[in-house]
Amino acid sequence: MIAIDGQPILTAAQMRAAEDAAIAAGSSVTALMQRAGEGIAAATRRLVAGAEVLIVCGPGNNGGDGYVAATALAGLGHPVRVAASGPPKTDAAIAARAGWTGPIEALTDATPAPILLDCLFGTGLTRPLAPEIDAALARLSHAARLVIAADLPSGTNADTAEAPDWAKARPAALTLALGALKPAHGLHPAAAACGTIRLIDLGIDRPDAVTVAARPALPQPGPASHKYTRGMVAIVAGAMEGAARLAAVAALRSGAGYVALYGGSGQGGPDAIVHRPYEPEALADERIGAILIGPGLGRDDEARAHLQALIEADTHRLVIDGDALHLLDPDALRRRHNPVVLTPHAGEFHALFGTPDGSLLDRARTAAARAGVIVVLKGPTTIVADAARVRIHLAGNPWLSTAGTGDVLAGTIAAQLAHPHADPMAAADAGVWLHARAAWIAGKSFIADDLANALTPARAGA
Ligand SMILES: NC(=O)C1=CN([C@@H]2O[C@H](COP(=O)(O)OP(=O)(O)OC[C@H]3O[C@@H](n4cnc5c(N)ncnc54)[C@H](O)[C@@H]3O)[C@@H](O)[C@H]2O)[C@H](O)CC1
Ligand SMILES: [K+]
Repeated sequence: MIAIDGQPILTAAQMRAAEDAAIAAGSSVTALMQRAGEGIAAATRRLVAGAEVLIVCGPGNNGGDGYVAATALAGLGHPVRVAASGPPKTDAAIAARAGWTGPIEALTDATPAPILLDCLFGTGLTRPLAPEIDAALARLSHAARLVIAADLPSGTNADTAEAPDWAKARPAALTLALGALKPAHGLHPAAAACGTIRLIDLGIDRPDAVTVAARPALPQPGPASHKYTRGMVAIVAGAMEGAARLAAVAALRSGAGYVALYGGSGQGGPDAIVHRPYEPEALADERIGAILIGPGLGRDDEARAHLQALIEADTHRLVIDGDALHLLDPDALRRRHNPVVLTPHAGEFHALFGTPDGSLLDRARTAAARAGVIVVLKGPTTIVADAARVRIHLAGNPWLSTAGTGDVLAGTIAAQLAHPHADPMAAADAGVWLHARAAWIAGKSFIADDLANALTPARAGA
């Protein structure tokens, strides 16, 4: 059982292909199932302190994992009972079922136990749960002290992240992803139904284009560093200057060496912020590492003209956020040479790109490919994508749902992007990671100013 940071995420079809490749390379379904079931048994035993476990088994290989886990737990002398929705149907599950010598109760009238180990369905779900199965899981999960799900809470769609009623009402305490994570482990509503997620590694090779975000490697200043080598961020101010100031504080506190606000009133905020008039020549300064436009920009003609000038000048890396996203033609970005990071929330994303096919992960990658940019799709889990890669950030915190936190994120990303030679995708990822870390440091019911200030301790620990 291992932590999920940096781990690949595979759709159900990709998982089947990876499993097939492992089998072609000399493994077998039975061997993989044995490893999965024993891993589930070991994790369960470690967690439940001797309490009786009821394992509910379905007809496919998820059920097979359950029979292996039951046999392993019983072999260790752990109190365990088994209930099933019907007989096993795959060869591997039939063999696993044959290894279990104890009785098997019918799922619909099984007696509850303090621990429910859910092995009914995993990635093979083909339709929503029948009402009597959802009702049985609701009854058994409510009567249990703890629910553990094998691979996914049964009834979850691995790819779309739809979750069954029983698990939305009674989320698992622990979900043990088998072989690899699936999109549902990271996307809501399913992610909330999974509880804590750990991986049981089955030794299967997996593509890593889509992963859970890992702790970033952040640049540290050295003896030769000065403010420009740390990265200079230019921020275009507009109608609501407070938003641009929040972004400026965030940029400074998350590592930028120099932050200048262009076109504001010339006042307000920490003295470390430099105030400059808006002049296109000043924004062409080659010492600037990244320009941020959008927080508090307004949506009038002047705002539109400033955005257009920056996109067409193509002299610097850009972060485009907030109001600027409402003035943007994403297809115009394809002509640019310098990287662009867009930071839409779901509504802004929809206005820019409509609803591309697939899960949120697919949509973010499709949009990034279409515009030739990096997309940071903000939400309860935040997705960072370019045309080829997707990183999913699970560490955010619901207290981030307050005004100004998006401005703070945009400034944080701009600071990472401004660092000379920063890889743009890694910079966007690092910005999201630092922002989430700052949210945990800021505690509960913080305001955006607190969050921006918490970036200093967040950056100090990274
Ligand atoms: N990926 C791996 O390396 C390994 C995964 N393992 C486990 O296998 C399952 C996936 O197994 P599969 O047999 O494909 O599917 P399921 O067990 O999830 O269920 C398929 C089974 O259920 C029927 N079915 C589907 N939906 C419903 C429904 N709504 N109601 C009733 N019945 C339904 C379907 O017809 C099939 O009969 C994976 O999650 C892991 O747990 C192995 O351990 C090997 C390694
Ligand atoms: K399950």
